[in-house]
Amino acid sequence: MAFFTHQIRRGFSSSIIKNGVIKNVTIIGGGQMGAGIAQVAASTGHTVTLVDTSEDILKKSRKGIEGSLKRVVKKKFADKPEAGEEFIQNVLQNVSISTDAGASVQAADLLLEAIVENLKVKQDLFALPPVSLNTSSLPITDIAGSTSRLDRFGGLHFFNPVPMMKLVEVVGTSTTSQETFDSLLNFSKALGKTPVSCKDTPGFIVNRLLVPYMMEALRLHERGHGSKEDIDIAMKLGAGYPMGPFELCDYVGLDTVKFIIDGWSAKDPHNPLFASSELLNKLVAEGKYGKKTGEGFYKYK
Ligand SMILES: CCCCCCCCCCCCC[C@H](O)CC(=O)SCCNC(=O)CCNC(=O)[C@H](O)C(C)(C)COP(=O)(O)OP(=O)(O)OC[C@H]1O[C@@H](n2cnc3c(N)ncnc32)[C@H](O)[C@@H]1OP(=O)(O)O
Ligand SMILES: NC(=O)c1ccc[n+]([C@@H]2O[C@H](COP(=O)([O-])OP(=O)(O)OC[C@H]3O[C@@H](n4cnc5c(N)ncnc54)[C@H](O)[C@@H]3O)[C@@H](O)[C@H]2O)c1
Repeated sequence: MAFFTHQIRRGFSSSIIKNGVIKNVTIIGGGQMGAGIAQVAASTGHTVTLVDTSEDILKKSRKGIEGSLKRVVKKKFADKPEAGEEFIQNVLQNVSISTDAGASVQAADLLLEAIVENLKVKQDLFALPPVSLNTSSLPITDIAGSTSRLDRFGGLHFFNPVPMMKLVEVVGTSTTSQETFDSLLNFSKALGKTPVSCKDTPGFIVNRLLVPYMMEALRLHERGHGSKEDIDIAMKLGAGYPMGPFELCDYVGLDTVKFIIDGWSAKDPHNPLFASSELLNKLVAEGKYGKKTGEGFYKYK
């Protein structure tokens, strides 16, 4: 259990607040989560700078945002396609892209991190000035160790797909000031999300409950007690989940899932729940990361 107090903090966005009222947001990491958060922030009138390691990745992020916005306006502006197109252009104008994290931080009220689920990489990033974190499983306090602004540091855990999922877990550490925590709560509400308050404990609320369930599904399948298809159907039709565990893993990204499990296993090596999975390791080694690469547990397209 000691592991858990350290562990489920992974998998969210770490954030640093520079100013109490958040208008300008810099998001580091333009992958699934960073692009989704950028879209929602820009759609709700925030100015966003999206930072990643290459122009190519950032162009892909913008294209992803545009595609997702098209799905949003199809419903929202069903009778007014021109207004829908105008909305898309206005939102895109609120998003600029950059490969220079240091420079992009200067004008930000909130620096929000949504990069790869790797403690060392996240810690290196937080050696920069003020940041918020989007880790799925890392203790935000561990990441915060590399910043000198501990009172302005907290966690925002968004859910995938960000434009559709209403929840944000707002995470305070023992050093997060009340002002910072309130700013993160208010920012989440300004995005149109419903925030819940969490302590910096492993998995916060959702992943503390979700990960053991997902791991049990994997073990059940590895024991030969159910095909992945049947397990997914069972959990959708029997438990009312929108996706089964294998579909959800493909959706999250098997690389991210492996980072989460390996990180937790390193902290609690004797916990059978986090023992490595040959099936998962094989898929990741083959570059089959799920929906984003066209194949994971299932094939896409
Ligand atoms: C088994 C192996 C185990 C291994 C171990 C596991 C380790 C643990 C892993 C933990 C991972 C944690 C990750 C993270 O920290 C926490 C998370 O984020 S967990 C993920 C939470 N998300 C979910 O649970 C998603 C569940 N799925 C859904 O809600 C829906 O399926 C969906 C994604 C919304 C899609 O809905 P569908 O009905 O299936 O499909 P449609 O395509 O018809 O979409 C419906 C509706 O939504 C609109 N839409 C969908 N996506 C977007 C988008 N990106 N942007 C904009 N709009 C979108 C779509 O247009 C439709 O609109 P409509 O037509 O209705 O107007
Ligand atoms: N995928 C999910 O369902 C999900 C849900 C909630 C939280 N999270 C968490 O959000 C974070 C991001 O996950 P994702 O799914 O968006 O991953 P992703 O792989 O889609 O995107 C990560 C992005 O970070 C970029 N990156 C890596 N190192 C960087 C650096 N030093 N500077 C700038 N950019 C860098 C990569 O180029 C990539 O574009 C992870 O911590 C993950 O655990 C993921």
